[in-house]
Order: sequence, then C-alpha cells, then structure tokens
Amino acid sequence: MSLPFFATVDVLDLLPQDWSTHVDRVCEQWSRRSELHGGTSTSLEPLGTVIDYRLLTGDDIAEHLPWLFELHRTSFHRIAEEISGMSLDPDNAVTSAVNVNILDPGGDGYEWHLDSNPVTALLFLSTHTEEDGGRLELRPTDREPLSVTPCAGTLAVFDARRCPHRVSPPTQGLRISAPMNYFITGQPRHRPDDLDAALYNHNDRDVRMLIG
Ligand SMILES: O=C(O)CCC(=O)C(=O)O
Ligand SMILES: [Fe+2]
Repeated sequence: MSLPFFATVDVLDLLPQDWSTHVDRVCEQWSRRSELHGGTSTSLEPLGTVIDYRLLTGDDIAEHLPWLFELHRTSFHRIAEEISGMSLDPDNAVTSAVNVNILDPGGDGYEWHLDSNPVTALLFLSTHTEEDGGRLELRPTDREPLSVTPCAGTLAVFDARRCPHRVSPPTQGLRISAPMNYFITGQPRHRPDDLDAALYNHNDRDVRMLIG
C-alpha cells in the first residue's frame, strides 16, 4: 500500500468556458442517491458502515457532459501517462470509466477504500477551504498521510489501487469531483464482481464497451 506517484495539475484551461454551470445543471437534474457499504471487496470500512452520496455514472456523463467523457480519453489520458510514467489505456466500460461524485454537506462522505484500477485521475469540480471538510485523504504506508483541499480545475493523479483513500465529510458547500479510471497497457484488468453492484446499486454488470 505504497504511493509511487501522486501529482496535481491545473487543467482549468482544458475545460469548456461554461463548465461550472453545465456541471451544476447536470448534477441537479441527473444525479442519483447511492450508498457505500462497508464490507464490499474494495471498501476498508467495517461491515455495517453506510455512507451516503450522489453520483453520475459514465452513461450519464457520456450523454450529458460529453466534454468530460472525451477529456478522460484524450488530454487527461496523456497527463495520467506522463505522471505515472506508464503506458495506460482508458477504462472502456462506459459506466465506470468516468463518474461524478456529489457530496452534500452535513452527512455525505466517501468511504476509505482502494480502487480496483491501478491509476486514477481525479478532477476536482468544486473549490473548498480547509475548514469546509471534503478533503481527499490518502494514507500511503511508506510516507506521511496526504490531505488535499479540493480546488476546481485541478486534476490529481495517483495509484489508488495500492493507497487507501477517502473523502472527509464536507461541512459546507456541495463537493463535486470526477474520478476517472486507467489501466496499465498489456496488464490484465481485474474488476471485482461485486463492485458495480456496490457502486451503482444494480446487479447487471455493465455491458456497454467502447472500442479500443
Ligand atoms: O470523489 C473523490 O474525491 C474520491 C472518490 C474516489 O476515490 C472514487 O470514486 O474512487
Ligand atoms: Fe477511489
């Protein structure tokens, strides 16, 4: 559970001019409530833990925020390769490739967990102060814990499969972020069987795949 790379990059100039109103509108209209449960294969929370949040799946994003879906496959892909120093492939399962997490203050959070994909790029879509909560917290075993205050337009790239991470519950302001999955070229991909059901609260594994 080490952290071989972690970097943040300002990507504001890659977002469309009206990104903020567009994201707000789509979150308002299309997000659904979900729950994270301790005890699932990637969770590090004790059994019985239930954490609320809202999300947009990749299907919602491909349809309503197509520029974000596209950035995952183009500019953000290149940035993730530069930072990780590896040849990567974007996740081509539509539902999980890009998500948007929406945490309402006063109750929502995101559990301690590991991702199943080796490289995660996380785009912050809201800005917070240190007092607002909603911090991305990482606990690598081989260095000091990291705690990142979200700043809209910043992309964080890290090895989320080996480094436990969570979002501390926001106390003020809607916290919005977009996690994006990448895999190492040529290495087998493993997605635990219960993960889609755990994240999207449905049991039918996603079958929409993009070519390439
Ligand atoms: O929303 C965040 O800041 C982190 C979420 C996360 O780690 C994930 O969706 O896997
Ligand atoms: Fe994660």
